[in-house]
Amino acid sequence: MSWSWVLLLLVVAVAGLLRWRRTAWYWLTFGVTLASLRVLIRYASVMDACGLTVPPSRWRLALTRMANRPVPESRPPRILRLRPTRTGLVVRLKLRPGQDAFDVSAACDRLRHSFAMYGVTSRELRSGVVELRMTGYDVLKRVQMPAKVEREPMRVPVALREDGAVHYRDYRTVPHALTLGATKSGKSVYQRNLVTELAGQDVALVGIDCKQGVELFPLARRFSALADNPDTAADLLDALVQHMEGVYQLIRTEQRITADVPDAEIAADIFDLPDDLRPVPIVVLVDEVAELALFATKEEEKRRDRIITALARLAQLGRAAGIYLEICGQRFGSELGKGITMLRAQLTGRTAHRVNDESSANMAFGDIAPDAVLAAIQIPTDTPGIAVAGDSSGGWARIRTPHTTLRQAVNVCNRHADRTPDLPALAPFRPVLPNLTKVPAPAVEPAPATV
Ligand SMILES: Nc1ncnc2c1ncn2[C@@H]1O[C@H](COP(=O)(O)OP(=O)(O)OP(=O)(O)O)[C@@H](O)[C@H]1O
Repeated sequence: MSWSWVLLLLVVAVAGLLRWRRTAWYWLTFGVTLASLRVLIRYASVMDACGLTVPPSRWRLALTRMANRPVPESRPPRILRLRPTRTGLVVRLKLRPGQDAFDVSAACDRLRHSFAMYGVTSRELRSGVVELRMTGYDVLKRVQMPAKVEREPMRVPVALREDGAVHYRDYRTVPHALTLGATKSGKSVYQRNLVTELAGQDVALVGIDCKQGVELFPLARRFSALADNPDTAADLLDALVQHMEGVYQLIRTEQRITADVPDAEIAADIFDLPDDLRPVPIVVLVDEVAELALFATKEEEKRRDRIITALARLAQLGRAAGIYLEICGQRFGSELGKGITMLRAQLTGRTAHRVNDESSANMAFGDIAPDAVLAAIQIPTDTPGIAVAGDSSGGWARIRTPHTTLRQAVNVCNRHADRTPDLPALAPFRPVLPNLTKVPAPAVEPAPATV
């Protein structure tokens, strides 16, 4: 522990006392400063008690013996950086020889109690360097996104993680995703958050909402195409597949594979195309996917096969053509018929809200992150919106979206209505919107200036 840190934090605390009065910011700074001090002062003893120290090396022992000095103490990992955040602290540690990231992650619960924090999680940044994220309170209780979040094309902040970090939905790295959850678990609010974040981007939104359109149709001004029943959905998906084939033809004609074109300039997906030729990316949101897969008659069975085949083709080939799938449902398993597990295997991003049984959680995580199955089952019923998000790398985290109401989402979509791209291939599915009648506003009469 370095005493210059302690001095610096004391100065910050005193400056906080002098400059700010009793505001939320004052208490936040004060709390974070106290937590930083607590961690720094107790660091060596806590690490020792949690078994995260290593005995002095042989050459240090030899040196102290030669100098006739007392035997040096065991040493904890070195603090590389301590960064206070709005929700707690982020500490970066350099591990000592013989320690590994698993030692730290196994000790997280002990560290949480010892430092009197609400939560402590760890992750390995690179070989020998581990980051500890400490939160001072339950950040998922009332989600408040940080004031500054990174927004990049096709990468949007969608929720807060339990370690205080922002959870992003990045379509360029994870093109397709599956969101599962029991009824009233928060799936629609999650999807609404995605729409409000994507609304401000250059992206076409396509919606299939078999709940008669109650979730997505209010946001119609920002949607390029919408379907509210399985028949329209089948036609819409066929049109999307045709659009995808057209985009592939465009990429092929623009690939320019000649000897003088450098490798990096050969177009492999729409983002390699020049700006003036690049088709707009499309995010396809499907709410209640099981409605598309259920059938009662022979005719409906044929339609179901058409839908699942089109979805599977989009999942397999859509990424390079800039078509991304966002599928939501209560269950998505083999009981929905053939082709479902193949489609599920293509959906890399997995999010599970509260589920009623283990088999539903298994549908999301059984094949990628078995630990996450238990975490998904343990989500309590009184906290809708809390979910477990994982990906094919086996990592997972508990997240919660901010509570965006339908009214807020409608307002955002209306504000960005002019960004809605007109896709000729999807023109028959463009929602027909009534012209907004102008609300007569009362004339503001200039009031005479009075003294
Ligand atoms: N992130 C959240 N924070 C706070 N409350 C939430 C959150 N997400 C959802 N809720 C609450 O839970 C209720 C149900 O959410 P939502 O409609 O999204 O569930 P659902 O899984 O789509 O349910 P269904 O499948 O029945 O449509 C919402 O009305 C809202 O009050």
